[in-house]
Amino acid sequence: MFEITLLCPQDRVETLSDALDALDALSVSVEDADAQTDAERALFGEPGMPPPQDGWQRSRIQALFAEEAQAREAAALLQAQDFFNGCRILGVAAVPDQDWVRLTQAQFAPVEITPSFWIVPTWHEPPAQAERLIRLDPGLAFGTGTHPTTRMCLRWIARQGENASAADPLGRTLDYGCGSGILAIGAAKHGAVDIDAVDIDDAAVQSTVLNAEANHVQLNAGLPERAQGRYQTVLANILATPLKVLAPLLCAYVAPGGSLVLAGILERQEDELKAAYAPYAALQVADREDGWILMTAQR
Ligand SMILES: C[S@@+](CC[C@H](N)C(=O)[O-])C[C@H]1O[C@@H](n2cnc3c(N)ncnc32)[C@H](O)[C@@H]1O
Repeated sequence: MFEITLLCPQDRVETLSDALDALDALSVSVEDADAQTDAERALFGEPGMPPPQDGWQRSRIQALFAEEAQAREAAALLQAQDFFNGCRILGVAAVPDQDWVRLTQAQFAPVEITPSFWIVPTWHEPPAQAERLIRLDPGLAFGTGTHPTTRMCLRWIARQGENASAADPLGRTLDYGCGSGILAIGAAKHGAVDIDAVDIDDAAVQSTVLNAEANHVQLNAGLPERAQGRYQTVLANILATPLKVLAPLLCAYVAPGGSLVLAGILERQEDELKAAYAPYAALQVADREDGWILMTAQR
């Protein structure tokens, strides 16, 4: 394989990507040319909010071709176009053959939640001390255990589940915004019963069904309407803005004496979350990691 790498301003990304596509590029990828420098700017807004800007100031485009001649011809053709003004070819180079599957897998090692509770990809042997584990491979849905918000929820689940004094520590459980289903599966592994796992994204629901099967766990996955009645445990790892909107709904799902567990909240958002939930529940910070907080409330 041969790769063209080029640099272009924000307003040329789409035109160049389309042109590379038309020139039979096998793939075209776009990255922030200023990533990891002081000029790097975030592109993602919270759900429901516009992104802070439409694109990066300068993008690095990489296009893959099967043959060197094709790549060089494409580079020459692009340079002859008017729209290429202000853009620059950085190089045409051979891409060394690699075992891409192995390379991708190597990025996902087992994740320790507690010394006895682990998330383990299927291509890894479980660690000897893992008494409870979730088998999970990275897929389309969020939730592999590598993000602090997921880990904090799982730690909270493990603390309840490992609490020997309670017979049924988690009880009926709702995972609202289930992604891969990791929290619902983790709850099942710690004694939760009659578990509902819901998400607005169909792909997440499908992923939850498959991951639950792979972990021999029984749960009901579906769209948010699937959640019904009251739950002893309500888990929601979404983001601050939707969590604020969902405050009355999520609190209404919590049974008297039950627990509400919220994640996806940055440290600086603590007060706004407390204020949004104040009419229904008194949120407290229960854990922190890498600038994120876990907030919980008893009803
Ligand atoms: C950050 S992921 C969390 C996934 C998983 N629960 C975890 O802890 O790793 C958030 C999930 O919430 C879903 N989501 C976002 N807004 C939602 C809403 N209003 N109702 C239900 N699900 C929502 C997203 O589709 C996504 O799968």
